[in-house]
Amino acid sequence: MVQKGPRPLVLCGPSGSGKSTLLKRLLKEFPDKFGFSVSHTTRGPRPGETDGVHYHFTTVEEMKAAIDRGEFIENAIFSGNMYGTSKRAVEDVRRQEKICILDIDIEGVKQIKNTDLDPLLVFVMPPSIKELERRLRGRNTEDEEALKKRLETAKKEILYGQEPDNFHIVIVNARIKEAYSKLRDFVSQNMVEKKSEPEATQE
Ligand SMILES: Nc1ncnc2c1ncn2[C@@H]1O[C@H](COP(=O)(O)OP(=O)(O)OP(=O)(O)O)[C@@H](O)[C@H]1O
Repeated sequence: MVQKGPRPLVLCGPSGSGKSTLLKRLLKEFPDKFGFSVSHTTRGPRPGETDGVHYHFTTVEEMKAAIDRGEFIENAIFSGNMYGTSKRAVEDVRRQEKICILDIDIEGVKQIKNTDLDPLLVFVMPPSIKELERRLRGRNTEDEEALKKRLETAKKEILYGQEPDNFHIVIVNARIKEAYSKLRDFVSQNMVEKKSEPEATQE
């Protein structure tokens, strides 16, 4: 399958690095231009999260069966829960002729690199592990054990994120305003239409 339309935008980075905050800003500023690919997860909803909007909440059995049927582009286990992007979720956004934003982890990034989606890959990282911990504690969505797990994972993710060629851009989210402005500039400079066939240019 050769994809037509704009390249999807992947936001990857440690839990608490600010991916959701950044993508919410993009969606708010350009509601007609971007659409969010709604992932599946087997974790329970956090307060304020709606099924079908923030995630498709599902069970391990259902998700495994759908993966076996080939319905997922990528999937990964994070902090003991399954997460994944279905082909349908990306298709739904493309049908609206919007740029699809995917919020996925490093395992997902590795898998998506093997598809023909040709996404723009953005790594979002915190200014320090200490600040990441402060933000995660401030968000108050994880218990102590989950928080520790996320911080340990974050250290490995940051190493991968900083390796050359793994991402097109690394954005350090120190101040949200500056991080957002970097993302916005990067997207506007790189969002070129991907055609199904190269067009012959004639002088
Ligand atoms: N630049 C910033 N300065 C201070 N706080 C921030 C900044 N960016 C995000 N935050 C806060 O840090 C917390 C984590 O951010 P957010 O939920 O966007 O992270 P995330 O990467 O989407 O995490 P997860 O992968 O767990 O969903 C939130 O409470 C958010 O308001």
